Formats: sequence, C-alpha cells, structure tokens
Amino acid sequence: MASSCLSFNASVSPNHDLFRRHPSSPLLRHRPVLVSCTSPADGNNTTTPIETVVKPRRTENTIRDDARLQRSTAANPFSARYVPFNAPPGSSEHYSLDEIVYRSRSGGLLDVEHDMEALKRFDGAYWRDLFDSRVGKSTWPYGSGVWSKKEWVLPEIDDDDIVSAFEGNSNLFWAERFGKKFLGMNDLWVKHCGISHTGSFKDLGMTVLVSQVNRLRKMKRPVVGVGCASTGDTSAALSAYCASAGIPSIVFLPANKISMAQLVQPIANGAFVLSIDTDFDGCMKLIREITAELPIYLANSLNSLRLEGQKTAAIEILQQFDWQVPDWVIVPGGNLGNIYAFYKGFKMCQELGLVDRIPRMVCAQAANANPLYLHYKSGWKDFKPMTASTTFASAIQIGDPVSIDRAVYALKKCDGIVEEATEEELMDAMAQADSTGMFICPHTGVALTALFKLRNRGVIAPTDRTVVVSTAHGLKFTQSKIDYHSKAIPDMACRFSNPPVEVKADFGAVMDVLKSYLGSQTLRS
Ligand SMILES: Cc1ncc(COP(=O)(O)O)c(C=O)c1O
Ligand SMILES: N[C@@H](CCOP(=O)(O)O)C(=O)O
Repeated sequence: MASSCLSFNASVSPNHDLFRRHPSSPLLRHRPVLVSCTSPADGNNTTTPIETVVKPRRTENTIRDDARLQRSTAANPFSARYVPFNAPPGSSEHYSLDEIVYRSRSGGLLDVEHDMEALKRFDGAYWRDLFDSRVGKSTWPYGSGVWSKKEWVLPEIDDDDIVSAFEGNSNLFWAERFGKKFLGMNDLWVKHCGISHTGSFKDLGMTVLVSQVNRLRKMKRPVVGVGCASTGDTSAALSAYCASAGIPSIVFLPANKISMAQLVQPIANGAFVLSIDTDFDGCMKLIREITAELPIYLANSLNSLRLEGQKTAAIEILQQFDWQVPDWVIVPGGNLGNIYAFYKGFKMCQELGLVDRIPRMVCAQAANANPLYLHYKSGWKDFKPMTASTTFASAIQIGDPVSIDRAVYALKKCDGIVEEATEEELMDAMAQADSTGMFICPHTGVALTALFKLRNRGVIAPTDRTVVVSTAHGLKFTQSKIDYHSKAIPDMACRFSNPPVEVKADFGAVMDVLKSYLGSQTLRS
C-alpha cells in the first residue's frame, strides 16, 4: 500500500472521516490522502475514490473552514431527486432537488428518491461504521444526527450551505419503572425527539429544508421567504432555522389553538406571524394557495425534503440499539409525514444491509382528530377528511392530513396498526408517565395510550422491545398539566393528579401533613 493511499475494506476499517477529523496528526499533515473504499458488495477492490487533501488547521478557522479544507476533491458518487410518491412502474417523471416543486404532474405527493445502486456499492457494515464514527463529535456538519447521515439525506448539498443546530442524536432511554409498573414490560424505551433545539422532532426535517433553501437562494432561485402552516412545532423549527441563516420566515397559525410556549417561539425568532381565525387545516389550505402565488417556499411536510431529515430518527433508533431491530415503534400522527419518514428510515437500513428486518409501527391519533384511525378501522376503504375537534394534543389537531397516502403506504408495508386515545386516556397516560420521572407532551400521552391498549389486548407482549416516540418537550405544554393536576378539566376525573397541599406556615401544621403523607407512603409500599 502506498503511503499516500489509504485503502480500506469498508467492512473492516471505519471510514474516511476519521482521517479528515484529525488533520493535525503528524502522519497526515500536508499529505494528500486518497481514500478508496473496497466495495464488498460487488467483490471488487475498486472504489469510490474519495480524495482528500489534509491541510493544517489555522487557529482562526471556524469548523466550517475546517470542513472546507478537508473536503474531498473527487466526484460525489451519491445523488437524489424528486419522483412521484409510489410511482407506477415505468414512470420516468423526476425533478432535480434544485427545482421548486411540491406535487407530481398528476397532483400527487412527491418523494425523494436516492440513487440506491450508488449507495449499495458499500455494504451495511460500511454504513454502520461510518454513521457510528460520527456520533458525539463536533465536526461540521456531522455533529448533527441528521447530517451524520448526509449521504442518505441530501448527498449533493455543499457543506457550506448547511444550516444546522447539531440537531438529532436525541436520547433513547429505558422507561424501566413506567414499563414495569403500568405495563408489566421489561424492554420499553422512549425516543425523546423533544430534547432538541426547538423542542420537537421538527428540527430534524427543518435543518434539511432550510439548508436546501439556503442553497437555492445562493443559486439566485426566486425564494424570498419560507412559509408554513402550523400547530406550533413546525413554525418554531422553521423560524429558528431561518433566523439562523438570515432567511425571512412566515408562519400561519390557527388563532387560539396552540400553546403559549409554541406561539412565542416564532415571535421571538423574528418570523412574520399570522394568527388566523381558522384551524390548522384552514391554515394549510391557505399556505398552499399563497405559496403557489408568491415566491415563498413551502416548509410543511407536503414538501418531501422535510421527511429526509425526519427519517434519521429511525436510523438513530437502530444505531442506539447497536443495529438491533425493536419489535414495535409507536408514533403519534397528525399531518402524517412522520410515520412515513420513520418507515423510510427503517426501510433504507434494511435495503442497504444495516439490518435484516423492520419493526412493526403503530400510528396513534387523538380520538378528537382521528381520520387515519377511522380509515384503518374501515379496512382502508374510504378516507374521509374531518373537522378535528379540540384536543389537549393540540399539535395533532388535524382533520385533513396532507400525507395520508404516505401513512397508509407505510402502515401497510410494515404490518402496522392505528390506535386512538380519548382526552381522558391521553391525559391519564401523560400523568402516569410523568409520575415515573418523565415530563412528556400530550402527543406522547396519545402514543402511550396506544401502547396500553395493545398490551391489554395482548398484541404487544411483555417482553417485546418497544419504542415510544416522544415528539415534543413537555415544557411546551405545561398548561395542560396545570389543568390536569388542579382538576380543572370538566368531565375528567384526573385520576393521577397531584395537586400541591396548602398548609399554614406553622411547624405543627407542616408536621401533621408530612406524617399523614409518609404514613400513606408506608402503607402503599
Ligand atoms: C408534537 C407533535 N407530535 C406529533 C406530530 C405529528 O406528526 P405528523 O404531522 O408528521 O404526523 C406533530 C405535528 O403534526 C407534533 O407537533
Ligand atoms: N404538528 C405540525 C403540523 C404540521 O405538520 P407538518 O409536519 O406538515 O409541518 C406543526 O407543528 O405545525
């Protein structure tokens, strides 16, 4: 092996990033490094040559400068494009990701299609090692859980155009006490996507969409601003990423239907906020009409770019289980982009040999906003949009989900299930989870209710490895918790409420209440 040529077998050696990441290593300094990757998939020791000139780091460099210095000069072998979602065989319709297009010629949804043949030139072990090697570092842009999978997300974007808050890499934790106490389960996990830059999973998709907009604007494409309709989380993510890149954002919010914490997010980030006297579906209809007329780029998940980022949460789950596949993954659903994004992430891992199967998925809806559930119960016969009623799970108060076709496709492919949760069920589940140390959002309460129901029916077994996706941070929804714990919700027993005890500032009075409390604890244990 020539000293300037590091040839490695993809299934054995970690990856080229390791070499890029340590430019100050005496072995690498000033040395052109030709990284060629054996492709076990075709048995040849040929390559995708990724040539990197490693230059010394100057102290005034930013991490972007570092990334620029270490960048490969070889042609990028990976690419992606828009195609009609679930296109019929033989369809040749496709669009560059640099085009501004949200719908196929027939008016259907689009999907981002990756050049899977190019990705398949590397085997599963290569991709696992590559992704694993990027976790927990601050290398631009791989410090992000989304961009650490860049080759599978937006392979062609220049690192310089990426707008990232190093989102993703959210924790997946063992819900030991909740699982044992309430469900008799020993392998229950929560993927906390709400521990994120703006407090929800929307950051994962928004970094991708805003990065692409950044690129389009540099290419002088007509994008004056980026807009969305929102139940709160999409607008929070959009406004934060746009503000970070200096791009105007415009958000349409249903008046009085989102939490105060969510409302203040786009306001604080300088978005142009319209509070509109309608529901989310009304806002969605308006933003679609407006973005067809004005040079405002549409940021809702109708835009399939978003799902490319969101799918990395599924890849992360597999990675966090050391590439073992869980039995079940439960996701709360509203506009229904996320359930498809999860399916896509799992499916890519299977197709590219990182894992050998995919989990069964459950989509959980609030009973007050359950068009997918009703469609599932009808045996997938006719889908009927509805007017969603008020729900504590306000971010999924959606009656006419734009990604209905994507969701149905994903659920059919993974032998999935749809469940629903009444207001009382979701609030009780949230309170129960919180009582074991979590602080979840009501949407996660919807997902936990689905789990309760499926466990009670014996569909999910006590030892099944199950992941509940927590989609937002509970701190965005404190008012619902206050209402519950103060028993201020009409027609709800609030069985697990834990209101504060008011007591006089008097030693005897405090002793009395404490003795009574401690006595009840002893009796319980
Ligand atoms: C907190 C939260 N959970 C779940 C969802 C549902 O995701 P999706 O619309 O992709 O189904 C949303 C948004 O809709 C949300 O904001
Ligand atoms: N919950 C969403 C609703 C819009 O969903 P999107 O994924 O299509 O943007 C929100 O937070 O606005």
